[in-house]
Parts: sequence; structure tokens; C-alpha cells
Amino acid sequence: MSDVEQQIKSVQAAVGNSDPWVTGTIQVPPDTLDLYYLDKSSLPQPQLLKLTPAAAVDDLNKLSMSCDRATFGRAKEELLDESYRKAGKMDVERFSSKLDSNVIRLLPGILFHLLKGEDLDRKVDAELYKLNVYDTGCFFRVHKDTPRGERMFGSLVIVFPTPHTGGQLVLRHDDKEHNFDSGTVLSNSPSPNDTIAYIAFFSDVEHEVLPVTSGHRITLTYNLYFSKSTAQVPDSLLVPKTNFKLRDTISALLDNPQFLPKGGLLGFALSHSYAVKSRGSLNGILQVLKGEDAVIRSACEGLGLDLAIQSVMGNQVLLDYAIDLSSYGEIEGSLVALVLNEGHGTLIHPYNDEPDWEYGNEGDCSKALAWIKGLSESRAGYESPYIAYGNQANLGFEYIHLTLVVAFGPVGDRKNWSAYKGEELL
Ligand SMILES: O=C(O)CCC(=O)C(=O)O
Ligand SMILES: [Fe+2]
Repeated sequence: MSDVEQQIKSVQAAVGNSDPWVTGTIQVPPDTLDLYYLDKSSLPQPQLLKLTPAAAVDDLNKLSMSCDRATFGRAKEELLDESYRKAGKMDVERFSSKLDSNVIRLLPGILFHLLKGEDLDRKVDAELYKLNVYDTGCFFRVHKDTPRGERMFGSLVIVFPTPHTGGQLVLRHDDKEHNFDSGTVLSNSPSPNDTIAYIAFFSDVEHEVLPVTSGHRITLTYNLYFSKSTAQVPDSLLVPKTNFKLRDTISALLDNPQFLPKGGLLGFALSHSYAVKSRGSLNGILQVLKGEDAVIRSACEGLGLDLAIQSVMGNQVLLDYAIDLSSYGEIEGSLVALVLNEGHGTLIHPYNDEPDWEYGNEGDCSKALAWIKGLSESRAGYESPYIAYGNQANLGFEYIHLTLVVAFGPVGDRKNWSAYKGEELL
């Protein structure tokens, strides 16, 4: 193996692989478990229910009866189908939870292990979405939470300590899986009367709620956003914000004069998928990277390199916008030619190979790219043209797989990324 190959392997090994979810329990002031809600009588009456392990089964059933049947989204449709999702839901206008006014105080403790790098210092908004009641036999099959905009990065579920068995939340991402059994975790907690369980995860993580086998699993769900406000959050002390190993291995690779002496690109296929509008620009995504993706951004920014988020088509072309495949139909090859003929996209070729001019036009350039994390088979190109199953109908944003492309200049001037134009087709 050459020096360069060895150094690329070292960069690859330094890319982190932390979980895209956190789960746990938190003790809360007991009165924050109070829930006020409007029942379903013809003149709705306010009710107070303490969502504790001691809550009377009749009262929990009454809450359950006051809920509507929960729907879910398939593509652009909102559906009620109890073979896919069986649960009660209450919209935010019909209830008030004391915990909700406290949730902002709980967030830093919860998100500490989820957010990485500079994201740890960002202000996060938590938007209450629904109260859900899963009583015996309720479940929610595999889905992803519907993206509500570029800045939404995750979902938070709070589970009250009302007794329940079953109803585990199973989360899956790449080859990882996590099963969170809130009923068991809560009943085994040291202070079960005033402890809640939480699960926070990046919204593109696939998840399902297994059937509840007894009792009532009652939850609040939140959408998590990176705040637009620039209010400074105090620096979290003693938290390493940079993956120094990653920064140093990239630096060593670029210091090697054998590696792309005229300059070139590094490609990191992102671990998460991101919500974009079709044909929408990808510029804003750089600011909303999640988890390990944000760590890669920090390391490369720290080296003064140029960063861009691109979509990769057929491993041959980089695009700085999301293309709407449904408006083209047909096969990928012809799409590459079409996009290039329209004057979009940058041709790329592997760093250790010659450009492939199959689709090139006179005057085109092809840039050499070394994949640090390549697009795996299942991730090549785009996710399905629409979200098959969401917790709400498609709101115009779709999750797609993207690549962080890092540009660097010639040996001795690696920060001068704009000096690298690529190989030209004459
Ligand atoms: O209750 C849970 O743990 C998850 C619920 C869920 O996935 C949803 O409401 O979208
Ligand atoms: Fe969900």
C-alpha cells in the first residue's frame, strides 16, 4: 500500500461513529407531571390528571377516550390506518402540560450526548407537537419523522411514568439498532414517582413503536430545530469540540506532496440524510449538519479548506442543488448527460485514475476526488423520490443523501483551493 493510500486509511479510521440517538431518564419536580386537558363531552370540560405511576386506570382510560385516532403520512396524504399506526393523539390546543414549560431546561442535559462539535453551543428550539396515548395493543410501525424544514434536526419523545409494558421504541440507522424499553426503565428507576424517560434522535433515523402489552404509554413528542436566533449559549466547558485525530490525519494527507500535487477534492458521504426542497439550493445544509457530520465540518474548517454540500449523481457529477428525479424519469446515465448539457454540475474522477470523459463537453473540467467515506450502494444518489412513511404527510421537504466536498489547492498552498481547476477536456 502506498503512503497516500495508508494516509487515506488513517483519515477514514478517524471519522467518528457515535450513535444518532440518546435515551435515558430524568427526575423532574413532581408537579410537572400534571396534565390539564379538555375531555370529549359535548361541552368539553377541563380535566386534571397526574401522570404518575399511581394514576388510576379509569382516569388514564378517560384520557385515552378523549384522544383522536392518530394518523400518519404516506407521501402527500394523511392517513388513518390502524394496521400501520394505532395510537391516540391529542393536538396541542387541547392540553397543557407543566412539563412542557420546563422542557427547555431539560434540553441541555438531553442533547449533550447527541449534538457534537460546535452544535453543542447552539440554541435549540423544541416545538411541542402532540400528546400520544398508546394503550394496550397500540403501536407505530417503521417510519421516519416528516421533515418540517431545513433547520429541523431531530425529534424528542418524553415518556411519562404511567405503568406500561411493551411499547419499546426501536431505532435503526445504518447497521446500528437500539431498543428502548421505557416501561422497564421507568419502573426500575431509583425514584419512579417523579422520573420521566426521554429519547432524542436525529429525524432521519428510522424508528418504530412495538405493541404495548399492558398499561398506558403516554408521551409528549417534540420537533427539534437549530434556532435562527444568534443568542450565544455559554460555551460548554471541557467538551472536546473537535475530533483532533481527524483534523491531524487530514492535515498529514495534505502535507504529502505525492497526494494530488495540483490540488483536488475530498468526499465525505454524510452519515445522515437532510431535508431539502426539490431543486432547492444545498447552501444552507452546511449550517445544519447533524452529529458526526458536524464533526467532519469542524475538522475541515479548522484546516482552512473550502467546504460545500453537494449531491452526487452516478458517482460522476457533483451538483450544488437537489434535483427532482420525478421530473426526469428514465435512467441515471442519460440524466448525467442532461444535467451537464444544461451547464450544471462538476465532473469528478477518482484521485488515482484518469478522468472519464463519457459525458464531458468541450471546455469541461473534471476534478480529482478522493473518497474518505464513499456513497454505499444503498445511498448512491437519492433516497426514494418521496418519504414512504412519515409521522405526517409530506410537507414539501424531502430527505436526501448528500456529500460534504472539501476542496484544497496545490502542494505548499493547500488552503488556496480556488487555484485547482481540474483536468480540462480540450
Ligand atoms: O412514542 C415514541 O417513542 C415515538 C413516536 C413516534 O415515532 C412519532 O410520534 O412519530
Ligand atoms: Fe416518529
